[in-house]
Amino acid sequence: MTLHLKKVELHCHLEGAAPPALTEAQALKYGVDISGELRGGAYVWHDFASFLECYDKVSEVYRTEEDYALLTETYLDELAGINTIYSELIVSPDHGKRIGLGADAYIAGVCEGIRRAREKSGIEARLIVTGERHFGPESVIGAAEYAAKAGNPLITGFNLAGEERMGRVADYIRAFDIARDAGLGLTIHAGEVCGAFSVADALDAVRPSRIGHGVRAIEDLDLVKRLADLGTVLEICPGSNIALKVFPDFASHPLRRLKEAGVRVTISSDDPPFFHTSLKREYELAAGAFGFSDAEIDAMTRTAIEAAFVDEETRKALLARI
Ligand SMILES: Nc1ncnc2[nH]cnc12
Ligand SMILES: [Zn+2]
Repeated sequence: MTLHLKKVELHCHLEGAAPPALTEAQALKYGVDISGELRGGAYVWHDFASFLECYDKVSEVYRTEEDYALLTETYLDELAGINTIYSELIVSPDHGKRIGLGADAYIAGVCEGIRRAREKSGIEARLIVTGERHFGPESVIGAAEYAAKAGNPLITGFNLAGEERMGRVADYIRAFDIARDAGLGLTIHAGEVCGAFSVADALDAVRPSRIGHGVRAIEDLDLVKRLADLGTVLEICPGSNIALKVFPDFASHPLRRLKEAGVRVTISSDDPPFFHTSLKREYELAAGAFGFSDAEIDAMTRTAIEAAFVDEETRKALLARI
Protein backbone atom coordinates (compact mmCIF):
# COMPACT_ATOMS: atom_id res chain seq x y z
CA MET A 1 0.00 0.00 0.00
CA THR A 2 1.48 3.29 -1.07
CA LEU A 3 -1.54 5.60 -0.81
CA HIS A 4 -0.03 7.24 2.29
CA LEU A 5 3.13 8.22 0.38
CA LYS A 6 3.37 11.65 -1.20
CA LYS A 7 3.96 11.33 -4.94
CA VAL A 8 5.65 13.24 -7.72
CA GLU A 9 5.56 12.56 -11.46
CA LEU A 10 8.14 13.93 -13.91
CA HIS A 11 7.18 12.01 -17.05
CA CYS A 12 3.63 11.83 -18.38
CA HIS A 13 2.50 12.76 -21.88
CA LEU A 14 -0.73 14.75 -21.63
CA GLU A 15 -2.61 13.07 -24.48
CA GLY A 16 -1.17 9.77 -23.28
CA ALA A 17 -3.06 10.27 -20.02
CA ALA A 18 -6.45 10.59 -21.74
CA PRO A 19 -8.94 8.28 -20.01
CA PRO A 20 -10.55 5.96 -22.61
CA ALA A 21 -14.05 6.98 -21.47
CA LEU A 22 -13.26 10.66 -22.05
CA THR A 23 -11.74 9.91 -25.46
CA GLU A 24 -14.86 7.91 -26.35
CA ALA A 25 -17.09 10.85 -25.38
CA GLN A 26 -14.91 13.27 -27.34
CA ALA A 27 -14.99 11.05 -30.45
CA LEU A 28 -18.78 10.88 -30.21
CA LYS A 29 -19.00 14.65 -29.79
CA TYR A 30 -17.02 15.24 -32.99
CA GLY A 31 -18.40 12.27 -34.94
CA VAL A 32 -14.96 10.67 -35.26
CA ASP A 33 -14.70 6.92 -35.80
CA ILE A 34 -12.16 5.83 -33.17
CA SER A 35 -13.00 2.11 -33.29
CA GLY A 36 -9.60 1.29 -34.80
CA GLU A 37 -7.81 2.82 -31.81
CA LEU A 38 -10.19 2.28 -28.90
CA ARG A 39 -12.09 -0.95 -28.33
CA GLY A 40 -13.78 -2.35 -25.22
CA GLY A 41 -12.52 0.59 -23.15
CA ALA A 42 -8.87 -0.02 -24.10
CA TYR A 43 -6.53 1.62 -26.57
CA VAL A 44 -5.50 -0.67 -29.42
CA TRP A 45 -1.87 -0.95 -30.56
CA HIS A 46 0.60 -3.79 -30.94
CA ASP A 47 4.12 -2.32 -31.03
CA PHE A 48 5.90 1.00 -30.50
CA ALA A 49 5.18 2.33 -34.00
CA SER A 50 1.47 1.46 -33.79
CA PHE A 51 1.35 2.91 -30.26
CA LEU A 52 2.59 6.25 -31.65
CA GLU A 53 0.00 6.11 -34.45
CA CYS A 54 -2.74 5.33 -31.92
CA TYR A 55 -1.54 8.21 -29.72
CA ASP A 56 -1.65 10.68 -32.62
CA LYS A 57 -5.12 9.53 -33.68
CA VAL A 58 -6.49 9.72 -30.12
CA SER A 59 -5.08 13.25 -29.83
CA GLU A 60 -7.27 14.31 -32.75
CA VAL A 61 -10.46 14.13 -30.66
CA TYR A 62 -9.16 16.85 -28.33
CA ARG A 63 -9.84 19.91 -30.45
CA THR A 64 -10.60 23.01 -28.42
CA GLU A 65 -9.07 24.96 -25.59
CA GLU A 66 -11.83 23.64 -23.32
CA ASP A 67 -11.14 20.03 -24.41
CA TYR A 68 -7.53 20.48 -23.29
CA ALA A 69 -8.55 22.21 -20.06
CA LEU A 70 -10.82 19.27 -19.26
CA LEU A 71 -8.19 16.65 -20.14
CA THR A 72 -5.56 18.37 -17.99
CA GLU A 73 -7.90 18.96 -15.06
CA THR A 74 -9.12 15.35 -15.19
CA TYR A 75 -5.60 13.92 -15.05
CA LEU A 76 -4.35 16.27 -12.34
CA ASP A 77 -7.45 15.55 -10.23
CA GLU A 78 -6.65 11.83 -10.50
CA LEU A 79 -3.06 12.48 -9.40
CA ALA A 80 -4.14 14.69 -6.52
CA GLY A 81 -6.52 11.92 -5.41
CA ILE A 82 -3.56 9.59 -4.81
CA ASN A 83 -1.55 12.12 -2.82
CA THR A 84 0.48 13.58 -5.70
CA ILE A 85 1.89 17.01 -4.94
CA TYR A 86 3.72 17.79 -8.18
CA SER A 87 3.38 16.82 -11.84
CA GLU A 88 5.29 17.65 -14.99
CA LEU A 89 3.18 17.18 -18.09
CA ILE A 90 4.80 16.63 -21.47
CA VAL A 91 2.88 18.73 -23.97
CA SER A 92 3.19 18.92 -27.72
CA PRO A 93 2.17 22.21 -29.39
CA ASP A 94 2.45 20.31 -32.68
CA HIS A 95 -0.55 18.24 -31.66
CA GLY A 96 -2.44 21.50 -31.13
CA LYS A 97 -1.40 22.73 -34.56
CA ARG A 98 -2.32 19.46 -36.28
CA ILE A 99 -5.96 19.76 -35.27
CA GLY A 100 -6.11 23.42 -36.25
CA LEU A 101 -6.35 24.69 -32.68
CA GLY A 102 -2.91 26.31 -32.72
CA ALA A 103 -0.15 26.17 -30.16
CA ASP A 104 -1.26 29.18 -28.10
CA ALA A 105 -4.84 27.98 -27.58
CA TYR A 106 -3.58 24.44 -26.88
CA ILE A 107 -1.26 25.70 -24.13
CA ALA A 108 -3.90 28.14 -22.82
CA GLY A 109 -6.32 25.23 -22.38
CA VAL A 110 -3.72 23.15 -20.56
CA CYS A 111 -2.87 26.08 -18.27
CA GLU A 112 -6.55 26.58 -17.47
CA GLY A 113 -6.76 22.88 -16.52
CA ILE A 114 -3.76 23.30 -14.23
CA ARG A 115 -5.36 26.35 -12.63
CA ARG A 116 -8.63 24.52 -11.97
CA ALA A 117 -6.94 21.46 -10.50
CA ARG A 118 -4.59 23.52 -8.35
CA GLU A 119 -7.50 25.53 -6.97
CA LYS A 120 -9.19 22.32 -5.76
CA SER A 121 -6.29 20.30 -4.40
CA GLY A 122 -3.19 22.51 -4.37
CA ILE A 123 -1.41 20.20 -6.85
CA GLU A 124 1.52 21.99 -8.45
CA ALA A 125 2.26 21.38 -12.15
CA ARG A 126 4.68 22.50 -14.86
CA LEU A 127 4.86 21.88 -18.60
CA ILE A 128 7.60 20.32 -20.67
CA VAL A 129 7.20 21.19 -24.32
CA THR A 130 8.23 18.33 -26.53
CA GLY A 131 9.30 17.95 -30.11
CA GLU A 132 8.28 14.72 -31.80
CA ARG A 133 10.98 13.00 -33.84
CA HIS A 134 8.46 11.48 -36.24
CA PHE A 135 7.14 14.95 -37.17
CA GLY A 136 10.66 15.76 -38.50
CA PRO A 137 13.69 17.78 -37.28
CA GLU A 138 12.24 21.12 -38.44
CA SER A 139 9.15 20.64 -36.30
CA VAL A 140 11.37 19.88 -33.30
CA ILE A 141 13.18 23.19 -33.80
CA GLY A 142 9.77 24.86 -34.13
CA ALA A 143 8.67 23.34 -30.81
CA ALA A 144 11.85 24.60 -29.12
CA GLU A 145 11.35 28.09 -30.58
CA TYR A 146 7.77 28.08 -29.39
CA ALA A 147 8.77 27.05 -25.85
CA ALA A 148 11.58 29.60 -25.78
CA LYS A 149 9.43 32.51 -26.93
CA ALA A 150 6.21 31.64 -25.11
CA GLY A 151 7.20 33.53 -21.97
CA ASN A 152 4.83 31.27 -20.06
CA PRO A 153 5.99 30.69 -16.47
CA LEU A 154 4.44 27.21 -16.46
CA ILE A 155 6.60 26.08 -19.42
CA THR A 156 9.84 25.13 -17.73
CA GLY A 157 11.30 22.30 -19.80
CA PHE A 158 11.98 20.92 -23.26
CA ASN A 159 11.94 17.29 -24.34
CA LEU A 160 12.44 15.13 -27.42
CA ALA A 161 9.94 12.29 -27.79
CA GLY A 162 8.38 10.22 -30.55
CA GLU A 163 10.04 7.64 -32.78
CA GLU A 164 13.47 7.12 -31.22
CA ARG A 165 14.63 5.21 -34.30
CA MET A 166 14.29 8.38 -36.43
CA GLY A 167 17.63 10.16 -36.64
CA ARG A 168 20.25 10.51 -33.93
CA VAL A 169 20.20 12.99 -31.01
CA ALA A 170 22.93 15.01 -32.79
CA ASP A 171 20.35 15.87 -35.49
CA TYR A 172 18.36 17.79 -32.88
CA ILE A 173 21.18 19.78 -31.22
CA ARG A 174 19.91 23.12 -32.55
CA ALA A 175 16.54 22.63 -30.84
CA PHE A 176 18.23 21.89 -27.52
CA ASP A 177 20.53 24.92 -27.90
CA ILE A 178 17.45 27.13 -28.34
CA ALA A 179 15.76 25.60 -25.29
CA ARG A 180 18.93 25.80 -23.15
CA ASP A 181 19.50 29.46 -24.09
CA ALA A 182 15.93 30.20 -22.97
CA GLY A 183 16.71 28.74 -19.54
CA LEU A 184 14.51 25.66 -19.96
CA GLY A 185 15.32 22.36 -18.26
CA LEU A 186 16.33 19.64 -20.72
CA THR A 187 15.33 16.01 -20.94
CA ILE A 188 15.40 13.51 -23.81
CA HIS A 189 13.65 10.22 -24.48
CA ALA A 190 16.57 7.83 -24.97
CA GLY A 191 17.37 4.20 -24.26
CA GLU A 192 13.72 3.19 -24.43
CA VAL A 193 13.29 1.62 -27.88
CA CYS A 194 16.93 2.05 -28.90
CA GLY A 195 19.87 0.63 -26.99
CA ALA A 196 22.57 2.14 -24.80
CA PHE A 197 24.07 4.05 -27.75
CA SER A 198 21.03 6.34 -27.71
CA VAL A 199 21.65 7.32 -24.06
CA ALA A 200 25.34 7.90 -24.83
CA ASP A 201 24.24 10.04 -27.81
CA ALA A 202 22.07 12.16 -25.52
CA LEU A 203 24.94 12.70 -23.07
CA ASP A 204 27.46 13.41 -25.84
CA ALA A 205 25.28 15.78 -27.87
CA VAL A 206 23.20 17.57 -25.23
CA ARG A 207 24.06 16.38 -21.72
CA PRO A 208 20.55 16.92 -20.32
CA SER A 209 20.05 16.88 -16.56
CA ARG A 210 17.43 14.15 -17.05
CA ILE A 211 16.74 11.34 -19.47
CA GLY A 212 13.32 9.90 -20.26
CA HIS A 213 13.53 6.14 -19.63
CA GLY A 214 17.27 5.55 -20.17
CA VAL A 215 16.72 2.00 -18.98
CA ARG A 216 18.60 0.35 -21.82
CA ALA A 217 21.76 2.01 -20.48
CA ILE A 218 21.93 -1.20 -18.46
CA GLU A 219 23.35 -2.87 -21.61
CA ASP A 220 26.60 -0.92 -21.10
CA LEU A 221 27.98 -0.86 -17.55
CA ASP A 222 30.52 1.88 -18.37
CA LEU A 223 27.59 4.05 -19.44
CA VAL A 224 25.75 3.23 -16.21
CA LYS A 225 28.82 4.47 -14.30
CA ARG A 226 28.89 7.61 -16.46
CA LEU A 227 25.23 8.31 -15.61
CA ALA A 228 25.95 7.81 -11.91
CA ASP A 229 29.05 10.04 -12.03
CA LEU A 230 27.21 12.80 -13.89
CA GLY A 231 24.19 12.59 -11.57
CA THR A 232 21.85 12.34 -14.56
CA VAL A 233 18.33 11.62 -13.37
CA LEU A 234 16.39 8.86 -15.13
CA GLU A 235 12.62 9.21 -15.49
CA ILE A 236 11.83 5.51 -15.32
CA CYS A 237 8.41 4.19 -16.32
CA PRO A 238 8.42 0.46 -15.53
CA GLY A 239 4.81 -0.29 -16.56
CA SER A 240 5.40 1.39 -19.93
CA ASN A 241 8.61 -0.59 -20.48
CA ILE A 242 6.86 -3.89 -19.80
CA ALA A 243 3.82 -3.01 -21.96
CA LEU A 244 6.15 -2.11 -24.84
CA LYS A 245 8.16 -5.30 -24.23
CA VAL A 246 11.43 -3.42 -23.64
CA PHE A 247 11.92 -6.09 -20.93
CA PRO A 248 9.93 -9.33 -20.69
CA ASP A 249 8.87 -8.89 -17.05
CA PHE A 250 9.42 -6.84 -13.89
CA ALA A 251 11.98 -9.36 -12.60
CA SER A 252 14.28 -8.45 -15.49
CA HIS A 253 13.55 -4.70 -15.37
CA PRO A 254 16.75 -2.80 -14.38
CA LEU A 255 15.21 -0.19 -12.02
CA ARG A 256 16.78 -1.71 -8.91
CA ARG A 257 20.12 -2.46 -10.60
CA LEU A 258 20.40 1.13 -11.86
CA LYS A 259 19.58 2.49 -8.41
CA GLU A 260 22.11 0.19 -6.75
CA ALA A 261 24.75 1.31 -9.27
CA GLY A 262 24.28 4.85 -7.96
CA VAL A 263 22.12 6.22 -10.78
CA ARG A 264 19.53 8.76 -9.66
CA VAL A 265 16.17 7.17 -10.52
CA THR A 266 12.55 8.34 -10.34
CA ILE A 267 9.25 6.68 -11.28
CA SER A 268 6.51 7.85 -13.65
CA SER A 269 3.65 6.45 -15.71
CA ASP A 270 4.43 7.76 -19.27
CA ASP A 271 1.07 7.16 -21.05
CA PRO A 272 -0.91 5.46 -18.31
CA PRO A 273 -4.12 4.13 -19.92
CA PHE A 274 -2.27 3.16 -23.11
CA PHE A 275 -0.01 0.95 -20.99
CA HIS A 276 -2.69 -0.27 -18.55
CA THR A 277 -1.02 1.57 -15.72
CA SER A 278 -1.30 4.67 -13.52
CA LEU A 279 1.01 6.56 -11.20
CA LYS A 280 -0.74 4.74 -8.35
CA ARG A 281 0.20 1.39 -9.92
CA GLU A 282 3.80 2.50 -10.55
CA TYR A 283 4.23 3.30 -6.86
CA GLU A 284 2.58 -0.02 -5.97
CA LEU A 285 5.03 -1.80 -8.32
CA ALA A 286 7.95 0.00 -6.69
CA ALA A 287 6.84 -1.43 -3.34
CA GLY A 288 5.68 -4.84 -4.62
CA ALA A 289 7.49 -6.09 -7.73
CA PHE A 290 10.67 -4.13 -6.96
CA GLY A 291 10.55 -4.53 -3.18
CA PHE A 292 11.46 -0.95 -2.24
CA SER A 293 10.75 0.21 1.30
CA ASP A 294 8.72 3.35 2.02
CA ALA A 295 11.99 5.15 2.83
CA GLU A 296 13.50 4.10 -0.51
CA ILE A 297 10.38 5.22 -2.39
CA ASP A 298 10.40 8.55 -0.55
CA ALA A 299 14.05 8.95 -1.56
CA MET A 300 13.09 8.49 -5.24
CA THR A 301 10.30 11.04 -4.81
CA ARG A 302 12.81 13.43 -3.25
CA THR A 303 15.16 12.85 -6.20
CA ALA A 304 12.28 13.76 -8.53
CA ILE A 305 11.76 17.06 -6.70
CA GLU A 306 15.50 17.79 -6.75
CA ALA A 307 15.45 17.25 -10.53
CA ALA A 308 12.15 19.02 -11.18
CA PHE A 309 12.09 21.95 -13.58
CA VAL A 310 10.86 24.45 -10.98
CA ASP A 311 12.10 27.60 -9.28
CA GLU A 312 14.04 27.08 -6.06
CA GLU A 313 11.29 28.41 -3.81
CA THR A 314 8.78 25.88 -5.15
CA ARG A 315 11.38 23.09 -4.92
CA LYS A 316 12.05 23.92 -1.28
CA ALA A 317 8.32 23.97 -0.48
CA LEU A 318 7.82 20.60 -2.20
CA LEU A 319 10.81 18.99 -0.47
CA ALA A 320 9.44 20.13 2.87
CA ARG A 321 6.30 18.06 2.19
CA ILE A 322 8.07 14.68 1.78
N1 LIG B 1 6.82 6.28 -24.42
C1 LIG B 1 7.02 7.20 -25.38
N2 LIG B 1 8.19 7.23 -26.04
C2 LIG B 1 8.40 8.15 -26.99
N3 LIG B 1 7.49 9.03 -27.38
C3 LIG B 1 6.30 9.02 -26.76
N4 LIG B 1 5.22 9.79 -26.95
C4 LIG B 1 4.28 9.37 -26.09
N5 LIG B 1 4.73 8.34 -25.36
C5 LIG B 1 6.00 8.11 -25.76
ZN1 LIG C 1 7.55 9.27 -22.61
